[in-house]
Amino acid sequence: MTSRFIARDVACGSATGRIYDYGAQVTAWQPRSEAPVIWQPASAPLTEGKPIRGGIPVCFPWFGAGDTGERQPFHGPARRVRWLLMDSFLDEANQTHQLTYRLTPRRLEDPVGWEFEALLSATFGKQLEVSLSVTNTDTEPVVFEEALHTYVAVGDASRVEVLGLDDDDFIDFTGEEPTRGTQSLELAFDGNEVNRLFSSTAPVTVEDPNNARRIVVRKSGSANTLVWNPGAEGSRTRAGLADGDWKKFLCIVSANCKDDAVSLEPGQTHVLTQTLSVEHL
Ligand SMILES: O=P(O)(O)OC[C@H]1O[C@H](O)[C@H](O)[C@@H](O)[C@@H]1O
Repeated sequence: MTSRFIARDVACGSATGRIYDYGAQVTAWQPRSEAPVIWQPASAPLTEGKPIRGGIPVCFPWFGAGDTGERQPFHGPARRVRWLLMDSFLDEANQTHQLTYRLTPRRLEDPVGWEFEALLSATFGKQLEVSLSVTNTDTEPVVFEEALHTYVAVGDASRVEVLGLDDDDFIDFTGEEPTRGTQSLELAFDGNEVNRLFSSTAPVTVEDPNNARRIVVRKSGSANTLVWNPGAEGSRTRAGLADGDWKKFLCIVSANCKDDAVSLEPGQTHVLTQTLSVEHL
């Protein structure tokens, strides 16, 4: 049987990559002469109705369990349905390949209560730029959450440093109740879960000595950065992860959620853009 999980493979001179119609989810990006920058499990089962593990899941129109704390499915339905491929453009002069997807509520199984048009465009090249543009096509104002939940591949998470979040306010979700604080120490990836939502619009740098490189995540239209690593226990118990996987990635998530959810009047559009680049140490 032909798989209904259609993967679009990209090769544009400066990089290779892959994006699935399902979730409009980037699962690979590898600039020429670089090790993969986006992490995906070695064997990633693709299951109808379930999110794809790894890559860049698109969380929309809510993040986690949303504003009520009870919304299902977790991180919203957008990562569990096929988006419509609108355009695929190979720019040979600039060695980039851009794919654009569209999602409207009629592709969702359950109504979300408002009308929207979401466009996800991924431009593969020396950099990877992913942009989520949401227009309120409803007649009423709306408030929604969104995130590009990027799995950054690293040589050994316990040795990486995440820079750019010092002095930022955060909400930490690793305890039974969320706790608030201000970042003063370095984040440690020591096998315990890291799950911290920062108020930040700044770039984040992941210094990865094992791969002798730093990965820089820049963004616009995003008020929050969440850093997530499942830790040893989470690696063993979570769908799509295997024992020890926690050392191979950490998620740098460009988001607008909680107090920073997006409000749009009818006809208004909001754009969240995340750009990844690689520098050598
Ligand atoms: O396993 P998933 O549904 O993809 O969620 C993975 C993680 O996403 C975010 O980072 C949340 O803050 C975490 O609480 C959650 O565990």
